[in-house]
Amino acid sequence: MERSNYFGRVGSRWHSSVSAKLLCLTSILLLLTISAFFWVSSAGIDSQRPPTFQRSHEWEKRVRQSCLPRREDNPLVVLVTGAAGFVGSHVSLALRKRGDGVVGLDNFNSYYEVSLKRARQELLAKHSVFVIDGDINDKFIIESILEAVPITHVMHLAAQAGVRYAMQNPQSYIHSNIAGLVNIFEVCKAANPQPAIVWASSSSVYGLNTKVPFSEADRTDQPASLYAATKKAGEGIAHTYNHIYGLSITGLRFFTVYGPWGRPDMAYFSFTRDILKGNPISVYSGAGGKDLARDFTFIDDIVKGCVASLDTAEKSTGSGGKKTGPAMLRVFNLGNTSPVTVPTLVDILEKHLNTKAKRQIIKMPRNGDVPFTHANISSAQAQLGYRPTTNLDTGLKKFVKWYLSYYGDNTNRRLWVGNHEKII
Ligand SMILES: O=C(O)[C@H]1O[C@H](OP(=O)(O)OP(=O)(O)OC[C@H]2O[C@@H](n3ccc(=O)[nH]c3=O)[C@H](O)[C@@H]2O)[C@H](O)[C@@H](O)[C@H]1O
Repeated sequence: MERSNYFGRVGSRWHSSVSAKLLCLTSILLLLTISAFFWVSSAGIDSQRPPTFQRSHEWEKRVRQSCLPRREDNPLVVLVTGAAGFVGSHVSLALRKRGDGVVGLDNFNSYYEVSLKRARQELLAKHSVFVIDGDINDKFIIESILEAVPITHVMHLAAQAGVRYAMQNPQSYIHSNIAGLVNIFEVCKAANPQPAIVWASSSSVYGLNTKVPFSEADRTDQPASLYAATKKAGEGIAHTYNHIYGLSITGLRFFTVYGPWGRPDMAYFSFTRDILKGNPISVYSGAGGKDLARDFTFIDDIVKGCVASLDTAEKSTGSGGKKTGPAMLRVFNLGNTSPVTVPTLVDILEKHLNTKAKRQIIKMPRNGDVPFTHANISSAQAQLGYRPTTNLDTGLKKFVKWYLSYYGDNTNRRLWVGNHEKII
């Protein structure tokens, strides 16, 4: 009796301790699953990265081939992040065409049409540039690239772009523009040798600055959007990694870049689409009905600025995470120096599309926009030899030509592009 009571007591204690452990384990598992879910979906944008990245011999071979230079006079070997993006694809192509080694990285997220990113990837593949599906937050992939090939420079262009979207999905800006940037710096700082880094900041860091034209020495402590705030934070983070670890870092403040293979979320692109469809377009106006203006900068000029930044970047001075001397830290405006109003942008589009826009003039919403931008480019001129040569009329003519060849003249047409039929 006592024995059975004893076993009964032990049994029930055993049962309650097992149940407690099970409960604890289940809660931990549940918590892990929930955190994993939030981690994966925190950016709120689908990334089409394959879930299991294999660092196979085949993968390494493709990376090495892509990075094989085709010139002998000090070729660069560049990792371009955001290579399937607008600026990234153009820069990758320009580097490859002059004989540098290039490998790309892109997470192919769904912020805008993924098919356009895949088409850019195809274009790069035709020029022997391998674009890896991967996120800049994935340390293992970036370390694997740096271990597979002697990367001399990182052209870091992967970012969550767009000023107004930051109100809808703030986390995606933190994920890419802060956490992703830190991850790139972390891997580069630990590499031996450390690559030099050139990365995309933004004209939006000038925020509510009223002193024109904007020069690098002007205040940048009044960002008007979370996008701008993350780029400004990135500049601070760059300073830290340069100061502590000796990374050579160049930040480029791009001014509203436009052109062929551009970003569909930008005004010139969405206006073109809507004008051709016969849809109304919203043209924002500023305080007192004043037109908004941007220092629209053509992609070819931006590419020249990026390549010149890579060419003039000094080597990082650290080694395996330890700084051995002061390293280069630069910030440049890359703009066009001639702002154009948004209504004038629409006039030019109407001319090249030969179609009248249905304009709806509305007061600029409180969405992070700034009334105007205007770059002072004297620093970039002096140190990079940067001289923009394309005005908005010429640049938009080239954009419209590309747009019509890629999409056709309205969104319901089928069209042949290269070897592929696209349903538009
Ligand atoms: O230089 C930058 O740092 C940024 O440039 C770009 O931002 P923005 O200069 O805001 O370009 P973009 O959206 O084309 O709007 C252009 C104009 O059209 C106006 N605009 C816009 C939309 C609309 O429906 N109506 C309208 O009038 C609008 O008010 C604005 O006046 C990049 O997107 C950004 O990622 C970042 O790189």
